[in-house]
Amino acid sequence: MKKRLVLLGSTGSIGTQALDVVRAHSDRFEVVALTANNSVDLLILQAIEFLPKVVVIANELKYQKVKDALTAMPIEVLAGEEALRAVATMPEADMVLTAMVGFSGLLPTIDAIKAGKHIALANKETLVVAGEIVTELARKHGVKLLPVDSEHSAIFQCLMGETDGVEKLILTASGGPFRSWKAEELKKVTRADALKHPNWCMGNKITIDSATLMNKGFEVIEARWLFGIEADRIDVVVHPQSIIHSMVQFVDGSIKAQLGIPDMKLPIQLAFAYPERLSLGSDRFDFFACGGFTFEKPDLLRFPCLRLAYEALDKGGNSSCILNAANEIAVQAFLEEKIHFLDIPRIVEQSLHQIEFVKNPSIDDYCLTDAETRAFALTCITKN
Ligand SMILES: NC(=O)C1=CN([C@@H]2O[C@H](COP(=O)(O)OP(=O)(O)OC[C@H]3O[C@@H](n4cnc5c(N)ncnc54)[C@H](OP(=O)(O)O)[C@@H]3O)[C@@H](O)[C@H]2O)C=CC1
Ligand SMILES: CC(=O)[C@@H](O)[C@H](O)COP(=O)(O)O
Ligand SMILES: [Mn+2]
Repeated sequence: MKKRLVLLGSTGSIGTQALDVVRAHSDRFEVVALTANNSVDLLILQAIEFLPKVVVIANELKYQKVKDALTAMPIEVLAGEEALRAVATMPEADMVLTAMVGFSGLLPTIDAIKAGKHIALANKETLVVAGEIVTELARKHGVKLLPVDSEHSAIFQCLMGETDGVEKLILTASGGPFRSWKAEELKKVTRADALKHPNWCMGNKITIDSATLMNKGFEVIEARWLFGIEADRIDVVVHPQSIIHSMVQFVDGSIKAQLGIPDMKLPIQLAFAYPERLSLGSDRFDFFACGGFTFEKPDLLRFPCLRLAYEALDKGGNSSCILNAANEIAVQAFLEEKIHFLDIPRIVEQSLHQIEFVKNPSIDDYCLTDAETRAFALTCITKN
């Protein structure tokens, strides 16, 4: 029987690559729901090709265009946030891919877990904001949280077969486009510079997060909750080639690594097919052509976002939620060229100081913290 998938965020970088995987393994997977925020034309094309039971366009203003285009098809068309949450729990689904961006992924993921759906987790912000609650919910409902993020998939693969005796996790980081830029030069970063990731082609938000190293900070938090390892046993090593996707060091000093050319289809299809491995027709890594691997320490002075993420994780409570919300607002403002690159960590740090600390937040508390932080971070932008 085919595995039935809900793809939340099917029009994005992860979503479209997930559909490549489905296309390549149509004997194994079928799509029962597709969702997008605004990308109407692509959503319609995807619906016509994959014939899901339901499509959801989150932006209700765009509903009619999708409805009109699919009127002759046996596809239900829905709109809005509630509809998006509803498809995350649909009885016809076995697994939900969370490929929406930012805080918007949190509530649908929680709904899906409560409905017993296995999760292919791309939306790392879910665990950044509420990792403790979400992983506990998954445990309680017997739901698998299968990592799609390349580093976490690498660690997951290193732990396939043995999970005991882990000394530490070693997350690799590309270092982003500004790895070798001097502090002074970072003052002159443009939007276009920051959107040029050296190794990965991804959505705009995560590409900026990679440039500030906030992405790596988020990944430390994500790893802490996914693998149940404290932050002092999660290291970050800059590896500019992005061939080693991450590593696990065991108590006898042995280090396991997962390697391969940068291609998100691998972690996506592993999450879909787990515990099986399926064929993937992309290029293979060539040891003789690669020109060598290098490693560096991350520079927390030039890239304070990584420090801020470690500090937020250490402080606990709603701190990582504040970190995420402030970052979302600051990154959006940077993309709109309203603030400078170096304003991103400044706004995040100011928000962490300003927003009230909540020691044991509920999901409702996280929603409040998210809204309060966004409002505060916006004032930091207008004052700029
Ligand atoms: N891209 C990558 O290689 C990797 C991504 N990730 C994570 O995966 C997630 C997705 O990233 P990526 O694919 O790059 O992002 P994209 O921006 O490319 O795609 C985001 C998707 O989510 C939809 N979306 C965005 N905001 C909302 C919203 N408020 N409500 C409903 N739908 C929404 C978008 O719809 P629309 O097209 O209509 O805007 C789009 O389908 C992120 O959390 C990212 O950190 C993790 C590792 C690697
Ligand atoms: C593909 C993926 O998983 C991204 O999160 C990637 O890791 C970004 O690279 P860096 O954050 O290391 O630049
Ligand atoms: Mn990653």
